[in-house]
Amino acid sequence: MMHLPTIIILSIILNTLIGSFLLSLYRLKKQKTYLYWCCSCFIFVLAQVTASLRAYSDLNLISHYLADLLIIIAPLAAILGIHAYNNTEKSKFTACIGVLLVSVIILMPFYSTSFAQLYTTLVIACSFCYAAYALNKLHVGRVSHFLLLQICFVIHALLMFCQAALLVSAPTSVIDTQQALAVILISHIVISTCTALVWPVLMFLESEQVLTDLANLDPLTGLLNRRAFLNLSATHLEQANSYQKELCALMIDIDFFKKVNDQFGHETGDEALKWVATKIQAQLREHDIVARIGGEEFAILLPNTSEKNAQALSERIRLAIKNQPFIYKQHSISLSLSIGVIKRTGDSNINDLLAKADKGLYQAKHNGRNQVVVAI
Ligand SMILES: Nc1nc2c(ncn2[C@@H]2O[C@H](COP(=O)(O)OP(=O)(O)OP(=O)(O)O)[C@@H](O)[C@H]2O)c(=O)[nH]1
Repeated sequence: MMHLPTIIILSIILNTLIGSFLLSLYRLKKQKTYLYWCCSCFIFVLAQVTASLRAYSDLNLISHYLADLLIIIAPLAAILGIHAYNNTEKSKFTACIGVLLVSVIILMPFYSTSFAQLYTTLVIACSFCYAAYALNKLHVGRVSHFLLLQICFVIHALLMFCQAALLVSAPTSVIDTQQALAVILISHIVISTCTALVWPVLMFLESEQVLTDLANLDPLTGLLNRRAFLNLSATHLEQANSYQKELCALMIDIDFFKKVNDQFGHETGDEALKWVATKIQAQLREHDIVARIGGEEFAILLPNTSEKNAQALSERIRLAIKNQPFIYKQHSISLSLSIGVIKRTGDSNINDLLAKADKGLYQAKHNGRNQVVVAI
């Protein structure tokens, strides 16, 4: 079996390192979450040190009472850190102080008994359940990133519930129970350390994702922006050129969009753009690439698609907009699209292909709008 004192020393060293790392991240990023999690790590270290004193001293007030309180504060600080991510930690502060005060009072008369151990275990278990729930409520860009952290919290809570069940069901003098409790204690220390480590990694992934989104996505519609569209399309076009595969491009422009802005205001215009984007997206397959490449202009790249199918798709998109008015703030606004279609020929590059699709679009406008023109 693992040697408990070694595990405790390792955990103290690791949590001190992680806490210091989180502190430097806080200094760098000024994100309060890092500060709360840093406090959580240092408090956990302090709890381990004070609890370890049990082996050397009879000062139960410190080695039991203070240690139990510290071990309760550590997950509470982590919970505040989760809420600090979207600046809602102040509303939870009173609840955390409440839990702490109740614990101060409840543990006071019992701090060196097994009841104190049971109480502390249950409070930690509930705190970790709440932390997993709070992560679920956190509105972050990539929820999947936080699944790993939620799993850590849930495993931790389950471990603590197992420990509570053991404490209730068996007398502590039974050797097997003592060993099981030691295993749980070790797992608790290991998983606390892992959880502390996972947060900064996830935060890093999250901010990387935000930067990537900022660089590649149109903030209004959430579609790709021009830059990302050109990069992605160039790769697809190269492949289509190499393997002589069918590929088409579409240029789409909303007709008389200036009138929408002039008549109903810019906010309505923005909502109309989002609505059109959703309608276009609904007609596409998963591997089609769509972007908002200008004010009221969209582009689509259709890999493995014949000219006939691209024309049929363009008609479906046109009709999806024409046949249903855009409704916003009691206004019913009729919109229409002009669309230019072009198929890949020879070794065309993406700019040439889009320029040709643009000619089709120009022709569609010239012919009276609300139509699809296949360019040559
Ligand atoms: N609300 C809103 N309007 C935008 C945005 N980007 C561009 N526009 C508007 O889109 C309009 C485009 O107008 P024009 O280029 O004259 O074209 P149009 O009125 O659509 O006419 P045709 O294209 O010739 O059919 C302008 O009024 C721009 O201000 C945006 O992000 N939000």
